[in-house]
Amino acid sequence: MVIPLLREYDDATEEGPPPAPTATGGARIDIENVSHWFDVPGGNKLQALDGIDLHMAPGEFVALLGPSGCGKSTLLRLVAGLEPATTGRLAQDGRPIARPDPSRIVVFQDPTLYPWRRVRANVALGLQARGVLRAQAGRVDDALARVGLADFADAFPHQLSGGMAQRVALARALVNDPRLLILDEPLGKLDSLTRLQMQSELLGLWQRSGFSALLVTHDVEEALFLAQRVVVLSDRPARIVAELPVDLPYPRHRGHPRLAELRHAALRHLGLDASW
Ligand SMILES: Nc1ncnc2c1ncn2[C@@H]1O[C@H](COP(=O)(O)OP(=O)(O)OP(=O)(O)O)[C@@H](O)[C@H]1O
Repeated sequence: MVIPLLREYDDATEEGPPPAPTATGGARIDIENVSHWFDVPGGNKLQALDGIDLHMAPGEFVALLGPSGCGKSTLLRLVAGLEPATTGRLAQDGRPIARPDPSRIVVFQDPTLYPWRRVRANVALGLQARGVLRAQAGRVDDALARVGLADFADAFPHQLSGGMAQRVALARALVNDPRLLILDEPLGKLDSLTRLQMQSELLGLWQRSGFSALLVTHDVEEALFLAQRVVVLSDRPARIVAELPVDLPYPRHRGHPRLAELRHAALRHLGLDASW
């Protein structure tokens, strides 16, 4: 998705390039009483979020689960600074979130790589947009190595598998050294085996890099395998209906009985029968 990069570029041209993010660990995120409405045709309003209160500790991994269309992506967009909340307050490390920032990077379901750019050039996009590529070129190869794609730096996107393309998208995020990684169903289009493998890789990246992570997923097992806390949202307008701390150390065994209990609880809060 190129929107954040373009917005960063606009910011950079107006005020000079923002300082390079530093590896200072994960961001603290405070979402306080956030409600959001959209204008829809006919002069009506559609409420997507209703009084969301969510606080993330630095370096925490939080997953959001909720019915389709309830407002999950909307919440991620507000946290990313892509649009302002109608009411309420969002802050990163105590400072209001007012616009996109390279310290908060979104990874979407679709890796949206530029087909005419080699992998290395796709990963370099964020640095290039901020005018810091020459000074920080080493970060590109470092990010590719971190996702296991050092040998594919000169490949074109059509030469990659779906999992590899999503690894490039992750590298494109990591190159900015984000303090908050915002993950909107990043593994949603992958086949189930690749998805399991990528979950472990994502976990390793989070553990090694120390960023905070806010994940939206429809996959209850994925949320429970990855996150330290799973937040369950209601139907639209999204309200928080449950917060489930996942009190198990990493790496987690997917067959752990506690995960089965938590899965049951999450499905119950989602209004689903968990008897199967
Ligand atoms: N720009 C917009 N203008 C008007 N309505 C919008 C806009 N963006 C989202 N919506 C509406 O807000 C609601 C929440 O959308 P959102 O994409 O946040 O849901 P979601 O939980 O992420 O859905 P899914 O799980 O299916 O991806 C939906 O009813 C959607 O149609």
